[in-house]
Amino acid sequence: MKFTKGHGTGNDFVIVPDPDGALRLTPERVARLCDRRFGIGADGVLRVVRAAKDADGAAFAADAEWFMDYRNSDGTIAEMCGNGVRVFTRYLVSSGLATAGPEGLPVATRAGVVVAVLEGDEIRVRMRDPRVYAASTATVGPLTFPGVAVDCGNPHLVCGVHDGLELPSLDLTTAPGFDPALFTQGVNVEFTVPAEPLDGVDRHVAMRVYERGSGETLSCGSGALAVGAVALRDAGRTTGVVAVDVPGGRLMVTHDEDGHWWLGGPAVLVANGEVLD
Ligand SMILES: N[C@@H](CCC[C@H](N)C(=O)O)C(=O)O
Repeated sequence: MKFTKGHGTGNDFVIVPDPDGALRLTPERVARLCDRRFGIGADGVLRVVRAAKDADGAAFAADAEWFMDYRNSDGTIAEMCGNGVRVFTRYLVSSGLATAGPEGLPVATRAGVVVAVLEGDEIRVRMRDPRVYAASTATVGPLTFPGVAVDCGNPHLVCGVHDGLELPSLDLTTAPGFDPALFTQGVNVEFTVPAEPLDGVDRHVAMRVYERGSGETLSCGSGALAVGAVALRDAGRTTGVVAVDVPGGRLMVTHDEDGHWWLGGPAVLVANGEVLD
């Protein structure tokens, strides 16, 4: 099995081309590929398959040729991966499987079709609109953090870190506690603090994330989108740009005048290889 390794702000993926949907990708196989000691190592797997050739992708085949079949490193399936879409697009274009014109390249995901636009080293994706919908809390050890639930196609809980606590001081080696009645399918939990004002953006925040199915990662695109949506809401703004600093770099979230939500940042391919088992 051929693979490519890539990342978006340190959120890393094993990319597996399977254009005609011939591959049997079991949860065990995904977990083995993502194992950083016994496999290649990654936060998740991106299976590159024609939408028409995949059971979940087929519904979108009229609008997008390619379907991003995303799996978390524990083998579970997720509806959306914002960094994944950006790296997936980089792979499609670099490998010659697709071209992206100025109007962008549609990519099908389990959360619907998104549109990716190439801008040099960066890829911007017009994402599904985030929906901020409920108050909740997360716990980290003895600490409780008030937060806001955000649906980005996949579930997020955005928590502000207050009371003089520093973001790096949080122990995210184990999963934060959350309300299972609200998040029946689990949740990705983002912790945020305001960052220094930055030229050219309306809000600047820093975030760490504990991802459902993958643990703490260096970045989460859909998480940054959720954080950006909450930051603009809290600022009383209907449009604007939010810079979201993650441990692996910086993502930009924009809500534009046309009502579209964009996620931008670098998307990098680092290696090609072949899996031997
Ligand atoms: N890292 C991703 C999100 C991947 C899916 C997530 N762990 C989930 O289970 O919902 C991103 O960049 O959005």
